[in-house]
Amino acid sequence: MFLYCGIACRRKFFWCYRPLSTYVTKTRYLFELKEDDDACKKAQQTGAFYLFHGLAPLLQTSAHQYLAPRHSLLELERLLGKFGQDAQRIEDSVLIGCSEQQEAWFALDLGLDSSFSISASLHKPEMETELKGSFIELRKALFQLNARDASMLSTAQALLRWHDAHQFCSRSGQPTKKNVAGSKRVCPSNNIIYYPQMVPVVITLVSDGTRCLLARQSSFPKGMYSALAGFCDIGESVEETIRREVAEEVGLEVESLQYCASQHWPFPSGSLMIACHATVKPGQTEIQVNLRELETAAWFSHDEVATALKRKGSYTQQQNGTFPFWLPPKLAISHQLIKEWVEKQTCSSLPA
Ligand SMILES: NC(=O)c1ccc[n+]([C@@H]2O[C@H](COP(=O)([O-])OP(=O)(O)OC[C@H]3O[C@@H](n4cnc5c(N)ncnc54)[C@H](O)[C@@H]3O)[C@@H](O)[C@H]2O)c1
Ligand SMILES: [Mg+2]
Repeated sequence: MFLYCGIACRRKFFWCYRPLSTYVTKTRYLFELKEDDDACKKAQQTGAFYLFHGLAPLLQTSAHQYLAPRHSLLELERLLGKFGQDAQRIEDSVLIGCSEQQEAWFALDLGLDSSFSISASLHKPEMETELKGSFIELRKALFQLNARDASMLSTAQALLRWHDAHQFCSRSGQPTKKNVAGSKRVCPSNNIIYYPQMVPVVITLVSDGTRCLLARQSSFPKGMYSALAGFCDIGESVEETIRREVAEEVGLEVESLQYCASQHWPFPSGSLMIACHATVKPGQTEIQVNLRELETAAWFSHDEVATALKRKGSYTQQQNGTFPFWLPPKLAISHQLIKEWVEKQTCSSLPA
């Protein structure tokens, strides 16, 4: 598809007939599908569907990795027919992306009760046999997926969960209606529009110049430490949340901040993780752990962290009864944040 754009040059405005990049074309196509119900319905005909059951994605195993299979509309209609479900159920699906060739991708949960089927949760084992896969909790599978599938399934799960939780208007109590793409829900009685939301969360790696501060919650797997995380309170800036969370959790005052990266995180119900580095004054490093939030927190040297980054997650208890110190896996933004700190420390310690 060729689209053309107007470009302003220094002296005059003229039309420049250059084809848009694949990325821009894809983005505009997705925008159209979100805005135009008929276009989105048409895209379902040639699209592909990721399947879920009770928010657990359908996965197949291949060489110690999970793969997320996609199904065509025809395959999906056949499956629903076989299990006595109305094909109208496909109207519950949500748009989650598209390929560079503009094959639209959707996600559908076969296990959540819907207006088109109230006995949807039946037949799970039979469906798994038919689909040659298993519906596996995303929390268990996330780290054994490739980056693309992990990102698609995280988006899909967060969107499906949001729709499931926003079936009714919080003002009128009437059922809300989703658009075909699932980018919004509208209350027909008062026209209030509800848009899917993410909760902002900061994740901060505090350093005193030579060491970094890592912490554990009792719910973490044994031996795993991570950077400090916390939900933004209403009305706060990212800088204010970081300052408050570090003070609340470990009793330290942050001196400076540097943005690192961000990531959508599907837990607990769809967060935008904003990762930053922070420093404290060298003389002010005494940790006072808030035990209502954390099990423990400690300073770690560059070498300790660099060694732990190479270690794969291990729950195996050592002979002395402790668990080896390890860090979150690559896919988690905390891993990226910690890795960046290690690399920066390595560079700054190289001779000039
Ligand atoms: N992707 C990563 O690398 C990574 C690493 C660490 C933590 N995390 C995520 O960060 C999130 C926040 O970390 P935390 O648990 O330390 O937060 P936190 O320190 O703010 O403490 C959690 C508490 O905050 C309260 N809270 C306030 N607003 C909330 C909201 N919108 N939703 C839920 N609870 C809310 C609750 O009382 C909850 O028990 C976790 O859910 C975790 O999944 C992600
Ligand atoms: Mg926290």
